[in-house]
Amino acid sequence: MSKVYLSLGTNMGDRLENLRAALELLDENLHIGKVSSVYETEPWGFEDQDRFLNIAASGDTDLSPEELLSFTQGIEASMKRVKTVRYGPRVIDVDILLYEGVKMDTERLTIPHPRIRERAFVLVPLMEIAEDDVIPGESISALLKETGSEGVVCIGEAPWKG
Ligand SMILES: Nc1ncnc2c1ncn2[C@@H]1O[C@H](COP(=O)(O)OP(=O)(O)OP(=O)(O)O)[C@@H](O)[C@H]1O
Ligand SMILES: Nc1nc2c(c(=O)[nH]1)N=C(CO)CN2
Repeated sequence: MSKVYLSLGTNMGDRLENLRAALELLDENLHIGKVSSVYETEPWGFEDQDRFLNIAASGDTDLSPEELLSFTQGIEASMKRVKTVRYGPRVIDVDILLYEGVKMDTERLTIPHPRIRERAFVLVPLMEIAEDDVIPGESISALLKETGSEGVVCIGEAPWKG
């Protein structure tokens, strides 16, 4: 089993339900461990869209990195994610942030996620469930000093964790 960290985001429809449903589907192949609080976040990369809800989650998996990507993309497809403009609105987005012991950069898959260092909407939830040095060669708190964390607001514990 390998430890992985994911970022989930949604800004269309019933956002909380989208996150809950995605986690339930992920649990089939990823033994979900920790799940962060839910954060309401200003859109990054394409500003003319609704605010997102974001969480980070950890899990253990026997899937290879490529199998895990196919699995997460299958979940996005099953939740009727429709591609719009880059960084645009979506029902659900599941990004693979980290995969234990893996550093790779292929056409399909880059791990650690290539934009993990510049996204407070990823770093703030991740910091809640992981060690500060979880990103190889980086400190989450130091990265957040660069990105700032304005526009990332905790709205509470995931309601389904009750
Ligand atoms: N670590 C990763 N996690 C998820 N997808 C990845 C990763 N590395 C590369 N990709 C590739 O990124 C492609 C685009 O993914 P997607 O359409 O979700 O981009 P996006 O979410 O809009 O932007 P971003 O990747 O910056 O979050 C996917 O088809 C996938 O092959
Ligand atoms: N706040 C926020 N902004 C985004 C998000 C996201 O999950 N949250 N996902 C994106 C797709 O890469 C682009 N922009």
